[in-house]
Amino acid sequence: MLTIHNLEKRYKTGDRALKGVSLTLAPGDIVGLIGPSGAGKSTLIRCVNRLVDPTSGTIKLFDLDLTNLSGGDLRKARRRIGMIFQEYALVERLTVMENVLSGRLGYVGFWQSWLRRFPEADVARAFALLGRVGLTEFVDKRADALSGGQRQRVGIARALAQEPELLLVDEPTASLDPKTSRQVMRLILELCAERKLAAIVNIHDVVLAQMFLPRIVGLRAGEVVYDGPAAGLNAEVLTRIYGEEDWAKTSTNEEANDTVAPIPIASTLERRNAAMAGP
Ligand SMILES: Nc1ncnc2c1ncn2[C@@H]1O[C@H](COP(=O)(O)OP(=O)(O)OP(=O)(O)O)[C@@H](O)[C@H]1O
Repeated sequence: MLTIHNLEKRYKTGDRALKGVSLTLAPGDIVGLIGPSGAGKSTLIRCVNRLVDPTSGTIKLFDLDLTNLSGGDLRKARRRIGMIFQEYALVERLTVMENVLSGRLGYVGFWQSWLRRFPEADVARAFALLGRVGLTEFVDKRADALSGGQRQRVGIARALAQEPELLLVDEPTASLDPKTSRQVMRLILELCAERKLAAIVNIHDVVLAQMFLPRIVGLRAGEVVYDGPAAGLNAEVLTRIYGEEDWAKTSTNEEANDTVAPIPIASTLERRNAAMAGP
């Protein structure tokens, strides 16, 4: 459903952020995008919804070539792609409900959206989504009154209000504590499975990625250096993606290393199942 072929991005500064990236997602595929800072993860995600214009290459959503769209055609195509952001990107002074309804802005006319008059069906959909993400009692609260985890749930509900075919998720847990991070990842995965949604999840936390994401794409210096199962992320592959490091160590304290367990570099189906079943 998403076919990225030979994608190049060179910024005006001369930075070559993407060097011939190719990637294919089938409906329902969920991909964890990992790689060191500056590898091009955000650039790749932003090229897909055209927040960044690629220099060359193609990005196809089913048969639609996203790379050549502009104006109204691009706006229409963007409805099909939901985005979840690290810093939530909510309108702080608006209520939770208004924020979720803003996911419908691509569907309503200018005056309707200016007057914030949304069709009943949109409001009903927003209520249902807020129920699904566990925020029913917060619908009338202002976004700035919520915790980070609750804000991210609003961000998720807003993205789904668009009824997208593809989700782009940009470091969804980077501003959250470890427990909330797991809850948010679990929620995103469950919602994707319920809707057979494909997703690309840009994520820095390799252990969290292994826990939840079945397929991992590793980017390094603008190139795909790994595309395979999370279980294949062994020390050799991690070195290919991030460079030399002792991947078995969990502490900088040499003495402590004798007693601590190695980091779980090889994910198992059991571990993912356990993560999905957790609190
Ligand atoms: N707007 C921009 N103008 C110029 N260069 C940019 C711009 N955005 C990103 N870059 C450069 O492109 C390269 C890839 O950056 P990008 O932000 O996509 O990497 P990343 O993997 O998402 O990094 P991080 O994990 O730190 O967010 C880097 O060299 C970066 O400096």
